[in-house]
Formats: sequence, C-alpha cells, structure tokens
Amino acid sequence: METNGQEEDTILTETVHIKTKQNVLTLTLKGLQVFQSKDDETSATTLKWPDVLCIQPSQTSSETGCYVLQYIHHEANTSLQIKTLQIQRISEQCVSLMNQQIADSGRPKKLFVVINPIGGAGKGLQIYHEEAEPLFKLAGIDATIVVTEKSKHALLIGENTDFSQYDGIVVVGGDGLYQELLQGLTLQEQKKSGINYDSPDTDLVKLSIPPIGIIPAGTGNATVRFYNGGFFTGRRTAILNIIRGEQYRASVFAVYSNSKFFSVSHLQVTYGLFADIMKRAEELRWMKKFRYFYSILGQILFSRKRYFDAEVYYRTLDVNSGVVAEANSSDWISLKPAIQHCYSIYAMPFELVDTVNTKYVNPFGQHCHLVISTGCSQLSSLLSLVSQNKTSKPGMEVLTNITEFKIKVARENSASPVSDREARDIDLEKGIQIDGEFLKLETPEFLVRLQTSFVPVFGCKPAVT
Ligand SMILES: Nc1ncnc2c1ncn2[C@@H]1O[C@H](COP(=O)(O)OP(=O)(O)OP(=O)(O)O)[C@@H](O)[C@H]1O
Repeated sequence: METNGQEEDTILTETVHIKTKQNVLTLTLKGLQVFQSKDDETSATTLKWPDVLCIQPSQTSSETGCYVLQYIHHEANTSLQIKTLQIQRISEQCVSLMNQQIADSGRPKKLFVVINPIGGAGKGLQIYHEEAEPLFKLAGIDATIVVTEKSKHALLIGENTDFSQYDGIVVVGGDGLYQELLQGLTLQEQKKSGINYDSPDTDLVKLSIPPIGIIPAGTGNATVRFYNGGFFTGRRTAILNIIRGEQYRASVFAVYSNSKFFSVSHLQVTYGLFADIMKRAEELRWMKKFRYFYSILGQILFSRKRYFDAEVYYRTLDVNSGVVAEANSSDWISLKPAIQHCYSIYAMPFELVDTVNTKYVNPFGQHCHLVISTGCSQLSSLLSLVSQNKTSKPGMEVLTNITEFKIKVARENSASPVSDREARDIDLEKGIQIDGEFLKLETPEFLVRLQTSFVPVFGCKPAVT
C-alpha cells in the first residue's frame, strides 16, 4: 500500500492492540496498514486486499474484539506463504468493513474444479481435499468438483460445459490434464464463433472464459511453474495465486496438420528426439513416473540419433516495431540450406528473456524460439530444452522471435520396411509430442502458430533475476 494518496483513500483508522502494544490500524480502498507509531514506518505491516485471506474471531482468546487476520506473504522468489496476525480491541465496524473489502478484492467466489484421480502419484483427490479445499473455504470460495472418470474426460468437460457462472476453472493434475481441458475449451470457443478454425490463415478466437488455475498433481507439472513466476516453490503458491485472483493471458501454440486444426499446446511441441522419448515412455507406462527417467536415459546412453530431412519455414516478429515479418506475404522465411538433416526440432510457446542481467521464461510473451538439433549430442539437445537455452551452438540452430513455423519431413525410409528398426522409424516419422503426449499425424508435416494472449490464467508475472 502506498502512502501517497493514502489519506484520500482512507476508509477508517482506529487504535487496536497487537501483542498488548497499541497500534494504529488504517483501512484504505487498496489495503490495510498496521503500525505502532506514525514515526516508525519500519514496524508497519502493509497488505493489499487480495493478499488478505480472512479475519476471524480468535479461537484462543475469549476477549471481545480479539481477531486473527490471515494473510498471504510474498517471499523474494515469488513463492507465497500464509502468515497470521492476532489483533485485539478491534471494532465490529472495522471487521465488517474489512470483510467487505476482502469480498470486493477481485478474488474468485465460485470455482469449477477438475480433478484427475490417477495423475502423477494418484494423489489428486487427496491434494485437493487436504491442501486446496481448506484454503478455498478460508477465503470464502465455493467450489464445484468434477473428478475425471476416463482418459479425455477433461476434453469433453472443456468442450461442453458452460462456465459463465464461474469465476475460475481449476485443474488438479499435470500438464496432460491441462492440455485436454484447454483443447476442449478451444474447440468450444471456435465452434461457437463459427470461424473456419481448420485454416491456419484464420486467427483462432481467443478464449473468453474465466481464468484457469493449475494445482500441480501430475508427473509433469511444468506449465504451472511458468504461470506462477517461474520459481515454482510448491503447490501452496499455485493455490494462493488462484485465491489472489490476479490474472494474465498466456500464449499457446495452435498446431495444424493435413489442412486441419490438430491441437492446442500450452507447453511444448517437439518432433524427432523428444517425441521418440515420449513414445518409449508410453510403452513403459507400468514403470509409472520412472518411465520418463528410464526412456531418457535409454535414449541418451544406448540409442542412436534418428535422423530425418526436414524443410523448415518460419515467420518472425520484429521485436522493435512489433510487426510480424513477412506476415502479409505468402513467402515464408526458409532456413539455409532449405533441407535440414536433423534429429530434433522443438519449440515452447514462451518468450525467453536471456540477457547478461536477467533470465526468465515469460508465458505471456509475443514470440518464442525454435531449436533444431543437427549435429550436437543428444545430451546437449536435452540440456538445452531443460535449461531453456536460446543461443545457437555447433550442431544446434536456435531461431528467435518466432511467431509461426512449418515443418515438412521428407521420407527417409522406404515405404516398405525391411527390418523391425525401419518399421519403427516409419512409425516414429508420423509422431509428434505435444505437452507430454505422443500423437500421430496423418502425414509428417505440420504448422505451428503462436497464439498470443490466448487463455486467461491465474498466476503472477515471471520473477526477474
Ligand atoms: N479417471 C481416469 N482414468 C484414466 N485416465 C485418466 C483419468 N482421468 C484423467 N486421465 C488421463 O490422465 C492423463 C494424464 O493426466 P495428468 O497430466 O493429470 O497426469 P500426469 O501423471 O502428469 O500425466 P502423464 O501420465 O501423462 O505423465 C491424461 O491424459 C488423462 O486423459
């Protein structure tokens, strides 16, 4: 709460006691402040209304006017914690005004919650009931819960539910569950609008839905980290950001193939190496969460690179003018040489800020980067994905400021395989990995278009280091 202009914003000022010492409590339109003495600003606790969880009568003191204030504390690295403040001798009028301001702070009042009971360690329900529900109750939030009963259930929920009576949609699961819901929501919005959403030349209609919050309960929980400042330090931060109600519009990819809208992607689109790893992980599903570790290790240590020839075309944003280069031209920019002999292509719908002074991943950005591994080691390609590298190096081309790209894979293998390995390679040639799932294309070519400000999400801006 700023002191500038505070006088005009002030709703009420009164004297209260904290730890038996006299304090001044001031309520303003923006928040509240408690301080021992006007001359000692350092002793002040200053809170904005979205950070005030609740004020309730103390359970440990029978004294009238003794209340416990619970509030959200912001740590230096964007993680959030709950703190309490016991206040004595506070008036009923002040408590009632505080409750009014908390209710008007913009936090959601009604949430629609989708829980995956089998994601990750199978603890989605437990996580929700033990960690999220008590905090939602404390914050006066009502929740309607739907537990998914089968694969793709979240897609049907997204496609067929009218969310207009809710202030937020919450996903309790991993990246896969969020992708399914997003896919359903995207289809619902496009169908409602009547556009030809199969054409990549038609802009998708941005989602006009209540913001989505993710409570991580899957094996892969990457996107929630980026939506919550990039330094994800626990589920509690994600839950508290939903309660705070701060929202942004995140970018996603729209993926097209064979002249059809194929999928929406909130995390990553990969072709080649990482799609192959994901395919192997699916075959090892019985190993539960260890399947990723095992399939990555198996590929890096024991498997050869599966090379393919690809034509790569792209469009970029002129970051200084904000204009998409070549946007009105039918010509795409092509890599030189036009055909890349490579083994991995990937992109994430995030803007990477990586300068001498700062490095962070921004999911609310305007462009992304595309990485093509040609001659570098598989480990190097993997590390670049994990570390969000955006610098080209020998055997790895990184294209920056990308807004869309098009990949056409030339068939490396003969149509009639002579060995099991060749048969597997042909199978893999049509594979693409989207947000952790291995999917099959009809033909090995696809177009990916960044859709900026596409989906409203609860969260906070990236932590700038
Ligand atoms: N009741 C259910 N029975 C079977 N599958 C389900 C059920 N509910 C959701 N799913 C499926 O679970 C998959 C994974 O969900 P989620 O992303 O929450 O967890 P995860 O453990 O990170 O995922 P993954 O297993 O892909 O690593 C989704 O593809 C979804 O279709």
